[in-house]
Amino acid sequence: MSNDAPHIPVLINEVVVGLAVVPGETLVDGTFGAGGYTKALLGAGAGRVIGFDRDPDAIANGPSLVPDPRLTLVNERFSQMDRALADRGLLPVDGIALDIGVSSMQLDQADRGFSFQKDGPLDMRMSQSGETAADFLNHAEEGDIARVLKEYGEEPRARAVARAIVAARPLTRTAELAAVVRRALGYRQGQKSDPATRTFQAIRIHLNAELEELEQGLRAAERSLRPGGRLAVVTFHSLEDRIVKRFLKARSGATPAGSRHRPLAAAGPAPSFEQVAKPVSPSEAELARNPRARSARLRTAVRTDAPAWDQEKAA
Ligand SMILES: C[S@@+](CC[C@H](N)C(=O)[O-])C[C@H]1O[C@@H](n2cnc3c(N)ncnc32)[C@H](O)[C@@H]1O
Repeated sequence: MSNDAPHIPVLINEVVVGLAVVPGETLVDGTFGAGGYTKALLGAGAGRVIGFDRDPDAIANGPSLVPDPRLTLVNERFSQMDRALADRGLLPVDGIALDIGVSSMQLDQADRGFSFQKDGPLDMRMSQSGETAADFLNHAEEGDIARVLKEYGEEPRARAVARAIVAARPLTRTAELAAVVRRALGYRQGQKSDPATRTFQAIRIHLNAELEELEQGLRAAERSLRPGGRLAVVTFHSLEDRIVKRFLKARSGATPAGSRHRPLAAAGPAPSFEQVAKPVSPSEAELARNPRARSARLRTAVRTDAPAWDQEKAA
């Protein structure tokens, strides 16, 4: 582990309130990270917490971060949670928390290659397996790199950055990539936000298929919760929040199944979730303590007794 400040859990009190923990319940922390949410859920009286993380380091550090016999750690993607829980005879569960994105532990460890502020190998793989950022950047077509930067980083000059990346190949270090992006976009020292932020975010989201994981994770949560079970999802940017918002809107019958313009027979499956609260953003006090929480947003919902819309197991 690094010597930097540990991960500060975001919207933690709001998540505990949103999950309305009843003592003795079985809860899933789908993104264990540094165990911040798990600790809070156990502190609120959970009888058992199943902590998932796709990062083997997070799972390996887990027992020392949260030494508690009520915790079970699983090195698996949350999109596979229903299968993993079924294998352990733990379905259905009473509540699920997802805290989307990277942890400070991952960002702060230079050798994981997530940060443009620390020089390290161009890696960026949460699961520590599969294609690295260097593999992608050194072999992909310029057009594919540009598409990733535009779609996942909302980089307005994606073409120019992709061209500069291709011209600078082979790239092996995060510092090299950051320098290439800054040069392509005319970055000046002291400029408010570093343009490399968008490129790093985009490559990370692409490599880890983060948006697909979120889509599949929400479906897996729908299949895993008991009627009355609660879901709490914290996202960090609009691309992620949009996915959660649309999913819960559709599943709670707001669109298009509940549309008053549609005949009842065409209304689609019964709502599988009920949205009980408005989305929550961090308080001023939290932002003062933890500026990284700036763009965080929490959405919560309660599972109804209707069948899951998508019964299929995630691939
Ligand atoms: C923002 S951190 C969670 C921090 C945690 N809530 C805490 O308080 O310490 C996100 C964590 O989720 C993990 N993660 C991201 N996507 C995942 C996925 N699809 N399945 C499982 N774990 C995932 C990352 O490896 C990272 O450790």
